[in-house]
Amino acid sequence: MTAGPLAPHASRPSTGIAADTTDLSKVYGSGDTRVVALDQVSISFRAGEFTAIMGPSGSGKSTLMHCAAGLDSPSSGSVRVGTTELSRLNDRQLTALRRDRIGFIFQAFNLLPTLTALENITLPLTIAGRKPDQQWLDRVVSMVGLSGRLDHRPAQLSGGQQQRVAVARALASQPGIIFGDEPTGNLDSRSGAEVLGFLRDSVRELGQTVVMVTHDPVAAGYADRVVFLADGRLVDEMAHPTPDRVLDLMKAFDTRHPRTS
Ligand SMILES: Nc1ncnc2c1ncn2[C@@H]1O[C@H](COP(=O)(O)OP(=O)(O)OP(=O)(O)O)[C@@H](O)[C@H]1O
Repeated sequence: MTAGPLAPHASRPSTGIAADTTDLSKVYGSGDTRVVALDQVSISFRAGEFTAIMGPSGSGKSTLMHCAAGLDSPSSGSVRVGTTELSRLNDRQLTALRRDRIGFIFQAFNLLPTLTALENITLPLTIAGRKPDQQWLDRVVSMVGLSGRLDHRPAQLSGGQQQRVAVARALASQPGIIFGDEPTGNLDSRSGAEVLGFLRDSVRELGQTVVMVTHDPVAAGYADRVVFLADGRLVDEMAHPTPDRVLDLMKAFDTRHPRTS
């Protein structure tokens, strides 16, 4: 039913690009309330790379992530996940693509309280009617250090452990790309560092592609690349970031683009 371009393992395209946008614009509202959230953004997320998206509040980070993940539709321009052009998909195909080829990690862990950790991790596969690849699952569960906690329900886990369940859930289906929206925003710095370490390990050791929106220079320091948005445009990018270099660049932006509100 979801054969062809939506088959799960079509998610490792030969182009080496896990997702990209071309001249992506997003306009909300009209007249006095018109807001250009994204202004002709063209960006590629390379397979096997960890990218952080940074920028001031309102610069368009979440909008870019939502459009790239097929959660929101562009006003103009195009978005591809692997080699699939999202505008060509109907709603049912888009839902299948999000389920089969994209992993999500949000600030709120979004776990189902009545399910165990293991059931939460395998839920997207269960919904898709797919059998987990047991070897992969074992690897993911041991990487995030949850082996002894699989029978626990979310309420019996710490915040950091719950987010580790969410990381394992995102990895379980071997998606072509994982999007994280402030994935450590609700965690203390130690748990946050652990979760970021797992995300980085998933890229280094498992070849996963991760794109993460963050305000935190320390979190961005775990990425291979940081891209900076201001006023809906891509304004800079840094390879091999360190927290100090990211902080310096953010300070320079504040001088160049003083906030009016
Ligand atoms: N559903 C919407 N309707 C109207 N305007 C919106 C909507 N979503 C976002 N915007 C506007 O688009 C712009 C970009 O918002 P977006 O949430 O992408 O920014 P952000 O960089 O993620 O901000 P933050 O860091 O505060 O989360 C903002 O001016 C915002 O007010």
